[in-house]
Amino acid sequence: MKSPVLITGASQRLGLAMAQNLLEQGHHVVVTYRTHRSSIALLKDKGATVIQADFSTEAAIDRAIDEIKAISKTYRGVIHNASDWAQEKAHTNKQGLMERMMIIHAVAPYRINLALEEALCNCEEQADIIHMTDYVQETGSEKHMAYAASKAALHNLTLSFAKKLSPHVKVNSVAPALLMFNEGDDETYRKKALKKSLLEIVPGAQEAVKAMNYLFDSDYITGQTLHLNGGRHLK
Ligand SMILES: NC(=O)C1=CN([C@@H]2O[C@H](COP(=O)(O)OP(=O)(O)OC[C@H]3O[C@@H](n4cnc5c(N)ncnc54)[C@H](OP(=O)(O)O)[C@@H]3O)[C@@H](O)[C@H]2O)C=CC1
Ligand SMILES: Nc1nc2c(c(=O)[nH]1)N=C([C@H](O)[C@@H](O)CO)CN2
Repeated sequence: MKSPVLITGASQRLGLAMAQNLLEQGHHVVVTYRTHRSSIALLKDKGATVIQADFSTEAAIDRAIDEIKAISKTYRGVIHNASDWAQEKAHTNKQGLMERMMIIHAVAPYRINLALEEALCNCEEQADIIHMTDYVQETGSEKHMAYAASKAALHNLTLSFAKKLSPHVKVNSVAPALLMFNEGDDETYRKKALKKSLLEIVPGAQEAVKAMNYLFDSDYITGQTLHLNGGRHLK
């Protein structure tokens, strides 16, 4: 069996779309999910290996690493997609908020990458790590400060792991801006959000799928950021 690709937080939206696409290409896919949804059963029916994992505690990350390592001695790729887009105004405990953002977006990817270093370097072909960061990794965010800081930390890990795991493993960030709305986004929010980019569209999950495949197919991109932001940085 081919070395698997691990995608974290793949029960919905971008992670689910990337997992489905890799399965359609014939990859062996390992996904983690926190909340069980019908999508997980669908992925399992298509041949994915599924792991329940909440990355908010050290013990849970330990358990997830043990399960991930037990599945295969080699890995073709790891996509750190799991994420909690938390706002400061929704959390009175700011210490807890920063700690939670950092453990999900930085500690878990850091520990999983270190645990899979040998598995990635021993893959029969060049391997990839993709960190799903965010446009705000470079700009910050007034409303999502701890979230933005943790995504900046994740991007910095891209640079460190690109150096540490070369030449056998390529490591890159994918930094989206608005790719998909959330169910609760009202018409006013949607109209305002569309105007934030030059292209004024919300492309959907397939934009992340295209970025993933571009990086997987590349021979010469590492330590980089693929910005998927519709020209927002020029507005
Ligand atoms: N969608 C967009 O427009 C943008 C996305 N991004 C980034 O792209 C990635 C994918 O985005 P999107 O699909 O919208 O992400 P989601 O908001 O749908 O989150 C992805 C998954 O992360 C999981 N998750 C949340 N908290 C935890 C936790 N403590 N432990 C384990 N899993 C957890 C959730 O699992 P469950 O549902 O099973 O509980 C969820 O399904 C994310 O990293 C995001 O930050 C960046 C900018 C824009
Ligand atoms: N985990 C998530 N992170 C982010 C999401 C999301 O839905 N889940 N959404 C965004 C927004 O689209 C933002 O980019 C709009 O400016 C950011 N991060």
